[in-house]
Amino acid sequence: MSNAPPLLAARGLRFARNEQPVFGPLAFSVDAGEALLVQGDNGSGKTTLLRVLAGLLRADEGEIDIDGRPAAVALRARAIAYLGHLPALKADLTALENLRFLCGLHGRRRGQLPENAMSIVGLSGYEDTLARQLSAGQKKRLSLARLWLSPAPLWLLDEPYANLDLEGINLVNRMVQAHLREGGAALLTTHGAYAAPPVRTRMLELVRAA
Ligand SMILES: Nc1ncnc2c1ncn2[C@@H]1O[C@H](COP(=O)(O)OP(=O)(O)OP(=O)(O)O)[C@@H](O)[C@H]1O
Repeated sequence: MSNAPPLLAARGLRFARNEQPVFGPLAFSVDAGEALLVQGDNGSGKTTLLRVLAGLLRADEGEIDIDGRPAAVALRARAIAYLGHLPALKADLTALENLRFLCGLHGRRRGQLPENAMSIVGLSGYEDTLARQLSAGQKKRLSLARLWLSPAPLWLLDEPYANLDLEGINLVNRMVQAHLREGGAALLTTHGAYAAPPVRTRMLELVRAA
């Protein structure tokens, strides 16, 4: 049995807006090789939780550890890849330029190049298309290519299936499966149907505060 600490652990994590509780206190952990499925109705705080974990919002209380260490800014920057609702792309760069730019900024997964990632997500032929000219689903695929290229072990995926066709849903699942096989972990939010990838999965149910 391994004594490795969880890749992500949260204790007593609580978040409120204008003194109105959004979630918590929550305690959960996810090990390398596991997925954590964050479920809950619209407005139950799933996006807020992921933003807190990513360091984009500050929790009111609680602790977050990454790989057994307090999640300081530099550690989060290295360890976390966040896929939000909006594709964080540079609209006036081409698809390939976007990926190259991000690899220059954050480094890249060993053995992977932007060109391979374009092909993996089914965007071969769109290398020179400006990001703003891509459809919503194509932008999502480009964000998935960016995710795939990230060297970060911990994926925070907010509604990763949104805007994707069936093949895109399978693509997300294959990516999650491969990432976990390589020792990564993934948190995924969903408010409904979930096309579960066949991986070891923990569940976290959020309930909308009264
Ligand atoms: N920028 C904001 N300012 C004020 N309140 C907000 C803001 N963003 C979210 N909220 C509120 O916080 C609560 C949790 O929202 P959140 O987006 O985290 O829920 P969610 O579970 O991700 O919902 P959905 O399934 O609809 O995406 C909701 O009551 C929402 O109205």
